Amino acid sequence: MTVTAKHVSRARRVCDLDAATAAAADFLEAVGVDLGSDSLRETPARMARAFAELLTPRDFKLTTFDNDEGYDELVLARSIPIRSVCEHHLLPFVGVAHVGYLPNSRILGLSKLARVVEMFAQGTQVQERLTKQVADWLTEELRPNGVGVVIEAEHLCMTLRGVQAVGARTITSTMLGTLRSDARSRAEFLAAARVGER
Ligand SMILES: Nc1nc2c(ncn2[C@@H]2O[C@H](COP(=O)(O)OP(=O)(O)OP(=O)(O)O)[C@@H](O)[C@H]2O)c(=O)[nH]1
Ligand SMILES: [Zn+2]
Repeated sequence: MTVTAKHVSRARRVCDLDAATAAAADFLEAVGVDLGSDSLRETPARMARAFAELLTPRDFKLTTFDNDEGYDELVLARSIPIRSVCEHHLLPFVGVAHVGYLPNSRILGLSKLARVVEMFAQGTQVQERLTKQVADWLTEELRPNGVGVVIEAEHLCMTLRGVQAVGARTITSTMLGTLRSDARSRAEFLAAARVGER
């Protein structure tokens, strides 16, 4: 079995924590938060570190294997936790991703299905783009017979504030290859993903 591994990373800009801390202090003052008390004094620096953590994509090692056994049925990781930040309000959206593929000549180390979701989730995002990026990336890297990605998420910008649609969840999906063109494969994927169930 041939194993290949390579380092995968997304482009990013340099994060200046000192500048972010000063800006966070200005921002909090401007929205009326009094930073004078002991418990709030460090808040701008914490806020800067927290956003740096949420917005910086994490690299990972992509490991793939030869599909020696010729396994050609669905491989699906369901309920992969996701957390991301909506690019309109900078508020989190959280939920789960169900990611599957129909192997061709290469199979993916299983944990990498969760790693790729995490890599694209980290940063500012919209759910539709995140869904498609994961599917396109798997297609590019594995040349599989099909890829399916479903994301179910709660956007705090629409549940905590604004319209306050408490409990609303948004479902997005991208199906490619056989999972898009063949109704039976697609139905099998959706049945295994059990969208809406925990
Ligand atoms: N399509 C899409 N929209 C998103 C996502 N995350 C947040 N949004 C939406 O982005 C939109 C931004 O719209 P605006 O009208 O400019 O923002 P707003 O005035 O704060 O809107 P309200 O949330 O309705 O108060 C809102 O409708 C959000 O619900 C996402 O992942 N995908
Ligand atoms: Zn938002």
